[in-house]
Amino acid sequence: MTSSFVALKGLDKRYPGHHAVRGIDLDIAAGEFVAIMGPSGCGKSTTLRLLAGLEEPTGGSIAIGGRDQAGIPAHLRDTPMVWQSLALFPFLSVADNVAFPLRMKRLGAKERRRRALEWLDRLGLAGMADRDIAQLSGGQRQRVALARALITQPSILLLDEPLSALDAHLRVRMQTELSRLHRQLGITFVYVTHAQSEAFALADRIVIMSEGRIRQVGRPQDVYRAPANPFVAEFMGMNNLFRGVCRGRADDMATIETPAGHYAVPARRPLAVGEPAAFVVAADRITLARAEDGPPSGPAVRGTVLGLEFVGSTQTIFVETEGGQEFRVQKQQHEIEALDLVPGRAVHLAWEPRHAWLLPETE
Ligand SMILES: Nc1ncnc2c1ncn2[C@@H]1O[C@H](COP(=O)(O)OP(=O)(O)OP(=O)(O)O)[C@@H](O)[C@H]1O
Repeated sequence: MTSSFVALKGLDKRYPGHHAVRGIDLDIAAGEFVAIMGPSGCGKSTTLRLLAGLEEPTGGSIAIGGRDQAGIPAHLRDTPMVWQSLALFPFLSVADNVAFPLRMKRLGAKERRRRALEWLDRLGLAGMADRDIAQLSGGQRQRVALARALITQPSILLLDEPLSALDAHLRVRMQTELSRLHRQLGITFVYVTHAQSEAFALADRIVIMSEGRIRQVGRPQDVYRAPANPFVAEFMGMNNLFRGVCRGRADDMATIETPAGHYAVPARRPLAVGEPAAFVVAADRITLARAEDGPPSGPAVRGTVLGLEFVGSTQTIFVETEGGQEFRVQKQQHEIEALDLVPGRAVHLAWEPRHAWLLPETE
């Protein structure tokens, strides 16, 4: 069991007319990098704002380092936050922006300046101390915001979509920077993001929220390969979801009847005949063959290519089955070259039964 540095217990937030966070429990270890993801409006930012003390919970508790945070105002917490709009002061120099939190702590001007220069240096902004904020690029401003958040040497840093205003190239560079900072400082990062790629690149664990609730917490690869429920499976994308009813059990396999056919699925949890069941097959686990070459061995579905989407060297192929279900298949360009896939072509989709993942929850 990980010892928890941040402990949310039954944390709840109701706004007039909206229940934004619905009794969530979450433990975060010291030094962990946790990313919170979920669709727009699911309560990610509210959770972060509750941690920062910018919102009061309407129920439950937050403890950080064993200390209950109830009643501690934001400026007295050890929880600085960096967000997309940065909230830098345009009328202060770069160094004064960075040193601002120390002024709040009543440190002398000399010491404030010394520490601000040190942090600017650490973040690759040496020599920019006396510039105006307006003279900086987006990436440089982001570093100023990080330096300002870190200058008080907090034990936790909260980040709300910090990179979403940056262009793609800069975003990747700042990701590397954040990862390096996290390693060097050894402090806890809680990071809210829409971008799966950021969460996967950075986080030790991912928290997936929907409608104010946590739907799954796990390492990125586990959430990706072993989603807990249909919501997470679809949110992660690139999963083909089947819903049906268990019609048979033998050894460690279950037979699931779905609108697309009957399929054998490893029964990784107790599942009785007649019980509803859902499983996924990841898009990159499916093989494709031309229909004229005959059905492959193992579970297979016949369908028609609807379209193709290129992402670098990877292609996503959309296939509609005769039963009207849409499949996604993900392949490397070189794997499918010989198939000459064009919209309208009849294909067989197949997968190994062991790659079907029975979802622990059906809703
Ligand atoms: N001050 C408020 N008063 C009323 N409702 C609010 C308030 N702040 C947030 N909400 C609502 O609470 C819900 C959760 O908001 P939150 O900002 O936490 O979502 P989010 O998951 O961060 O979304 P996004 O990804 O769009 O930023 C939303 O439906 C939002 O409209």
